[in-house]
Amino acid sequence: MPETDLVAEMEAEIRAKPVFLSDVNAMVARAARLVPMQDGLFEKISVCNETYVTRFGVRLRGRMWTFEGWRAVHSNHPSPAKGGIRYAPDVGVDEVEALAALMTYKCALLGLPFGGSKGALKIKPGDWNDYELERITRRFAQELTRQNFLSSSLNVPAPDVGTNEKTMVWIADEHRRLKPQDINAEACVTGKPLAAGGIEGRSEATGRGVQFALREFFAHPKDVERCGLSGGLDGLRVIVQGFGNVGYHAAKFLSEDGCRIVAVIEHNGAIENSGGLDIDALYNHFAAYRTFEEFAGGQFAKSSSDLLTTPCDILIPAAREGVITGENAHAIAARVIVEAANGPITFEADAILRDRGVVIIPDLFANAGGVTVSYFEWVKNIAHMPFGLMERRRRQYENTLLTSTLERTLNTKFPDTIANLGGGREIDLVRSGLEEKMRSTYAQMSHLWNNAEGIDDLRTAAYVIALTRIKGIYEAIGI
Ligand SMILES: NC(=O)c1ccc[n+]([C@@H]2O[C@H](COP(=O)([O-])OP(=O)(O)OC[C@H]3O[C@@H](n4cnc5c(N)ncnc54)[C@H](O)[C@@H]3O)[C@@H](O)[C@H]2O)c1
Repeated sequence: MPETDLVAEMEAEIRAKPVFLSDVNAMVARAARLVPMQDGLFEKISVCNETYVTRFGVRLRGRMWTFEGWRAVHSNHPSPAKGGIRYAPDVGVDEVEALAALMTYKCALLGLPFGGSKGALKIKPGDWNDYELERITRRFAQELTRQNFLSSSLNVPAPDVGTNEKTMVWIADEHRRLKPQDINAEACVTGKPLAAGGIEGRSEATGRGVQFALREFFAHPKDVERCGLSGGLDGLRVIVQGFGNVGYHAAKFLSEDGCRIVAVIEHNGAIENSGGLDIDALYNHFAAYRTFEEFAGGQFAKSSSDLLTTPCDILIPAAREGVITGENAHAIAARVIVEAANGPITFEADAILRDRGVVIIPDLFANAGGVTVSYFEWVKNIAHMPFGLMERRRRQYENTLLTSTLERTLNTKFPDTIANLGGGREIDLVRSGLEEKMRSTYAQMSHLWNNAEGIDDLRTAAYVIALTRIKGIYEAIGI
C-alpha cells in the first residue's frame, strides 16, 4: 500500500475510535474527588501497572503469519489479576488498558479478591477455521505463560468478544503442558467447558447478571421514579445491541421476565418487532446464517446504526465500547441504559444522558456476572472439588449433628435428593451466589445514590465504593 494511503487509513481509524482509556479515567476521576486519599495514591491506583505486547508467528496455509497480542495488568494489589481475552481485528493497546482498568474497579465493587487485567489478539476470528484458531491460540498461550501473564496465582483470563469456552480450554491445556508440576494449572483460565474444569452457568453468567441488575433496579421504586418509569419489568420495551454471548443471554432472560425485546441490532443489520421478538427462534436463525435477514418473526433493517435511538424503555448495548457518544446521546429515547458491554457510553455522552434524566446502570456493575461466576470457577478449580460435592459433604457432616433419627436416615439414604432440594446442585449454588452478590452490591450503590452528598448517579456510586475498597487495601499494605 502507498505510504499516503496508509497514513489516511490510520487517521481514519483514530477518528473512528474515541480514546476509550481517557473516558474510563475521566469517569473514575469524577468519583475520586469524593474519596479522601493521601497525596499521590489516586495516580497509583488509576495507572496501568504493566502491559505486555507480543508479536509471534504461526505457519499456516503454506506461509508465515504474524499476530500481535497484548495482556495488560492494571492492578495486582490482590492477585491474581483477572480479565477476559478479546479477539478482534480493530483492537489496540488503548482498548486493552481501558478494559483492564474497568476490571480492577469491577472486582473491587463486587468484593472479589482479584486485580484487574485484560488481553487481546488482533485477529478476525471468522477468517480462520477451528484448527487454525487452536494453533494460534496455543501459540499465544505459550507467550503468556513464558512471561508470567498466565497462571492461577498471577493472571487468569476468561472469554470476551470473539472468544469462547473452546478458546479457554485450548489456553488451559497448553498452559498445563508447559507447567505439568503446577497442581492448579487448570485454574489459569475461567470460562472453560464443563467437561474440562468449567462451572455450570458460566456461559450464561454475564447475561444472567444483566437480568439480576435490572431486577434489583426495579425492586427499588424510588430509583425507578428518577427515570420517569414505574412498576416492574413486565411489558417494558427493550432494545439490545449485539447478539453474542452477553446480548443473547440478556435478551433471553429478560423476555422470560416479561419484557418485550422490540429490536436486536447486529453489525450487519437489525431486526425489529414491536410485539416482541422470539429470542430462541432468532438465536437459531442467527447461529445458522450469521444475519437476521429473512428471519420470519420481524422486520429486517440493513442499516442499524440509527436504531439505538428508536423509542424503547430500556436500551442494552452489549457489543463494543464507544457506541453512545456526544453525537447520538441527545437522541436516545430509552429511560434506562444497562451497560452490558464494557464502556459503551463515552464520558461526553454520560454527562448528556445524566442531564436528560436517563438512568445508566454502569458496566462495572451491570456486566459483573461474568467475573463473579469466574470467581466461583476459579475457587472450584483451586479446591479440586465440585460445588455440588462440597455441599453434600457439608450436609453429611451436619448429619452427624442431627438429633432426629428420621432426619438422619433420610440424609444418609438420599443425600443427593436432599442436597438437590436444599440447593446443593452446582447451578443453583452459582445462580443464588450471583444473585446475592448483585443484590447486595446494588443495595450499596442505591444507598449512596439516594443519601450521599455529591453522588448523583449509579456510576459515581459504584466507583466510590470500588475506590474506597482499593484505597483500603493500599493503606493496609502500607505501600
Ligand atoms: N463474555 C463475557 O462474559 C463478558 C463479561 C463482561 C463483559 N463483557 C462485554 O460484553 C460485550 C460483548 O461481549 P460478548 O462476550 O457477548 O462478545 P461476543 O463476541 O460473543 O458478541 C459480540 C456481538 O456483538 C456484535 N457486534 C460487534 N460490533 C457491533 C456493532 N457495532 N453493532 C452491533 N453489534 C455488534 C458481534 O457481531 C457479536 O455478535 C463486550 O463489551 C465485552 O467486553 C463480556
